[in-house]
Amino acid sequence: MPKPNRSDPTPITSALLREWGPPGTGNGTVLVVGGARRAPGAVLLSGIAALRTGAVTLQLAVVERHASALGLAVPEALVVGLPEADSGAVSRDAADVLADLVADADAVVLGPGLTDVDETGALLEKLLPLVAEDTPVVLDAFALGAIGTHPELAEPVHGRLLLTPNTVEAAYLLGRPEDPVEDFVDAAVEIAERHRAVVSLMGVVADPGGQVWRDATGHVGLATSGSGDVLAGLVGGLLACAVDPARAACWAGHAHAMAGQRLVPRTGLTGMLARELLDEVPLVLVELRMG
Ligand SMILES: NC(=O)C1=CN([C@@H]2O[C@H](COP(=O)(O)OP(=O)(O)OC[C@H]3O[C@@H](n4cnc5c(N)ncnc54)[C@H](O)[C@@H]3O)[C@@H](O)[C@H]2O)[C@@H](O)CC1
Ligand SMILES: Nc1ncnc2c1ncn2[C@@H]1O[C@H](COP(=O)(O)OP(=O)(O)O)[C@@H](O)[C@H]1O
Repeated sequence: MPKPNRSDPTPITSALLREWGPPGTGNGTVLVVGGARRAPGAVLLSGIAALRTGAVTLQLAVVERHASALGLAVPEALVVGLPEADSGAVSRDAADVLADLVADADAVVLGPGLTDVDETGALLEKLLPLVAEDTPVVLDAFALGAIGTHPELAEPVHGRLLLTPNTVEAAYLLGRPEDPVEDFVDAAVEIAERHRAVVSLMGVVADPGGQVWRDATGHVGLATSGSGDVLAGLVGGLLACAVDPARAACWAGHAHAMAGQRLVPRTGLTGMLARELLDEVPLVLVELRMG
């Protein structure tokens, strides 16, 4: 079979995922690091998404002031409090608290609810070298802005890196933040090459070897606040089940889009909440598994 490429992306369909076989469940632990003072809920969305796709243990790390509230909101998770910078951002000093956790996790999701590019960059510089060898890392939100500005920060996790940018973050990853991203396939391929990562951008998945897949299932209802946090968590949960990164990105994007389809009769396209996607995901996975 010819390799998918940028001029002929392979369509991501339920039939393709069934052909690949179900992602299964593992014993995986997912660590989600994010949750600055003004965005504590993003890790909740990512964390529950990771549990919904098969992670067995969930660890959430947010600024200390939000830790106990988050623990009550997500009783399934272990919660770690992080030091906070004066700006309310997660401080670079959080690396000391997270060192053992990143060494033990089966997948790490870094970014949901991070709000400051400089603190995040300094945190990545300290933390990424401590992630266990072979453990996949998903970067989202300001972690993407940080590596867009300083691509070398991600070098310790090259080859096991997965990026889930929105269009603004994609422009940073391309090193051209002032230019709007217009062609998602071209942008995803260039980002994958530049950052040696699997990229999921608006339904397009590209890997660093030049393979490209495209999902047409999504719709504008998914452009809802927190939607990207859910997507990053879905990928993290699949990676914790030892799913190959490109396949994890395809599975996650398709499950996300199908969850959105299921909501339309109840919410329409304009009334969809990111948290509502979470309850649809297991039903979508059951449908995909059962054929
Ligand atoms: N904005 C929203 O509606 C929501 C935001 N959430 C979280 O809130 C945080 C902020 O998200 P926003 O979408 O408001 O962020 P912005 O609109 O300020 O920025 C969008 C992206 O651009 C990049 N960026 C911005 N300024 C940059 C700079 N100076 N240098 C390099 N990169 C830069 C970052 O990658 C950032 O994620 C994220 O961590 C996100 O996960 C979520 O909690 C859900 C709701
Ligand atoms: N208009 C759209 N059409 C199709 N899919 C979309 C649309 N908007 C968002 N999505 C899907 O939702 C995902 C997350 O949306 P995004 O805007 O990147 O979230 P966030 O800004 O929260 O990071 C995208 O990667 C894509 O899969």
